[in-house]
Amino acid sequence: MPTYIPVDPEIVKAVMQYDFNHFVDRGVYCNEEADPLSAHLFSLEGTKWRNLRIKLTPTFTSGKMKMMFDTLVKCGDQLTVEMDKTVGDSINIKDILARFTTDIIGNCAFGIDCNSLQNPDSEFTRYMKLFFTTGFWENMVGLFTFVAPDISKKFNMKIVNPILSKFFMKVIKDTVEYREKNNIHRKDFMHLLLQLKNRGKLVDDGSILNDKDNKGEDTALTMNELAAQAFEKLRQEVNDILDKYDNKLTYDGVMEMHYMEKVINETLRKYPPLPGLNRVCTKDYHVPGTDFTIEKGTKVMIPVLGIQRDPEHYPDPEKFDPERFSEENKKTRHPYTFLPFGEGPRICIGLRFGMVQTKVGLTILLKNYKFSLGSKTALPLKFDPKSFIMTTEGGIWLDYATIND
Ligand code: HEM
Repeated sequence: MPTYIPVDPEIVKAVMQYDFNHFVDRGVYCNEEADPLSAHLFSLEGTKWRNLRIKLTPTFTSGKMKMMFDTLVKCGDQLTVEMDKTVGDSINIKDILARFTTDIIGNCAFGIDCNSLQNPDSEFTRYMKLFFTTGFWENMVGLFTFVAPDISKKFNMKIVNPILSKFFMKVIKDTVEYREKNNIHRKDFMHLLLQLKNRGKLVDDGSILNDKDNKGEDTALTMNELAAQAFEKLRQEVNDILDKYDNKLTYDGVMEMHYMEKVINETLRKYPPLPGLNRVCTKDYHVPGTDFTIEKGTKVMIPVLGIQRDPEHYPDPEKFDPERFSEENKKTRHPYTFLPFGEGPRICIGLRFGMVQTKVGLTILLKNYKFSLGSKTALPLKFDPKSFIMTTEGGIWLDYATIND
């Protein structure tokens, strides 16, 4: 299968931004009739994608993030309750942060207080786990639908496990019915989507979202890098800003955590959850400055991990150095050498939400605990070669104690 892999950031920019109308689609399988949950913003194509993107964009503004902030903090409080139970011991930070993320998805997307932190076996948590687990069969189906989307569509192949499909469709149907019948207003995405459904727009009282986001993996990887390095500087920033806001975790305070932003960006540089980004050429495209034409139907893969670890853009690329993201240093690089959220009109719609969620998680951990790398963590970290998301094999274990011990 011929695939075009641009490595020059200027050509990457042309594909993702300037000449986006030649590369609108991702070429990810989607079948609205036979497999309704496969038809989400990430996989939709052409006009259907554009119309949904326009509708959903207003649900992700900073105002809407502010509205949901208290819910994130509430999930954070549960995180400390759970962490306190095993304090003094070693913890698989990847596992507990995945549960923290599940609670956030449950609360903010579905309005369900699933409390997977305290109850890892709740029904919602079990289905979420299943959603994020890909075995041999899922990988084979995924590969087949990627290589041959047209044949897959003809045979009405399903990439979403029918049990999962049934569960989530029922959760959504029941939630919608309950809220409409009882006139319930909650500060979550479900409420915003209901407004869109019933009024066609958002009202200032302040789905199909589907991203196998990385379940707190970025926060876990940050914790792993930090265990060896920039911990104290970051903790100082967290404490200073909490002091400024009367020891309260606020949206405005989180927005002022600039060193934390550098730390998260450096983590996303070394470990972009999507190490490659797909596009399909939808109209013949002449690559600027060359005599090469990409033909319609050709797959394009933007090698994010390769670009972000290229010593030409990031000298000594294995070194974890948050200062690479100082305003001064950022100016020395081409902007398309940093693509953890993608770029152009198909950039991650949840970028703001993902950053705020990661910042809330890190703030709570740094405010309350001190960490060191646990002996059970297998180094160097190994990544699962079968997963299209960059995810570690095995846990990330940290030893921890409360800050006052
Ligand atoms: C740190 C967390 C996250 C990272 C690193 C991330 C990364 C990405 C990347 C790389 C893409 C593809 C962009 C492209 O092809 O140019 C993407 C798309 C997307 N993300 Fe995220 N994401 C994160 C969190 C979230 C969250 C929290 C949500 C939802 C609340 C979300 C929803 C989506 C959707 C719907 C798309 C498809 C957008 C479209 O095609 O129009 N993401 N994300």
